[in-house]
Amino acid sequence: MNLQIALDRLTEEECMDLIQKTYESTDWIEVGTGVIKEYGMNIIRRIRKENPEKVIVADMKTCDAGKHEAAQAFDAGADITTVMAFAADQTIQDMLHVASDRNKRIMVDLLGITDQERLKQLAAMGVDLVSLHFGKDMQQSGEMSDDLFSLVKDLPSLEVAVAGGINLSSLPTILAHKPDTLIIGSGITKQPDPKETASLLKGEMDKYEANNSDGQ
Ligand SMILES: O=C(CO)[C@H](O)[C@H](O)COP(=O)(O)O
Repeated sequence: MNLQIALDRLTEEECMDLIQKTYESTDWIEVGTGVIKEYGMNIIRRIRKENPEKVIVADMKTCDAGKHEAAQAFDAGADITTVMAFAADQTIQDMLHVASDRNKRIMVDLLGITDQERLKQLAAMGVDLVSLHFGKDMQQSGEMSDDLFSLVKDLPSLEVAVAGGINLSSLPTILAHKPDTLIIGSGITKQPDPKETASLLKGEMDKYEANNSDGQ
């Protein structure tokens, strides 16, 4: 189970500082959408250069011009780039082609998707990585519900990430659904001690996995 730190609403130097502080506990580094809007591809290039071993997710949240935006993210050094599930099939297929040509990956962000039919269409297109997403603004008036996970039920070809206000107290509920990747932003980056918090989160994830392994 991967811990993906989401770097959102931060300056470039805060991003670099948080990456270093949480380095040992994180598996994937997400360059958040707002950070990309502020600093462009240059911040992805810098993170790649300074962290050659890490998986970098560019949260481009592409919704059109998929070929171009996927190439932008991969050329800058990202391993994975995101596209919105509501984007046209053509956009998603173009991005899958660009990714496959470079041995990279596309993560499809399910924000706003409520019908499992779209998930079946995505799987049929060859999508293999999706993120269940309870949005930042939705978090102002509620918390992620267990129902979100029903979207990916009985779709074993999909690797599942989950995002949206996850923190130490909500962690056990999320772990019970056995996602492949937990995407955590403010639950680490806005805490008084991000290093310690990331370490506690990763420790709980590892403990859960060890206690719930099927022995394979
Ligand atoms: O994609 C995002 C916002 O659109 C965030 O990266 C994601 O929601 C994780 O951040 P947080 O844990 O603070 O909700």
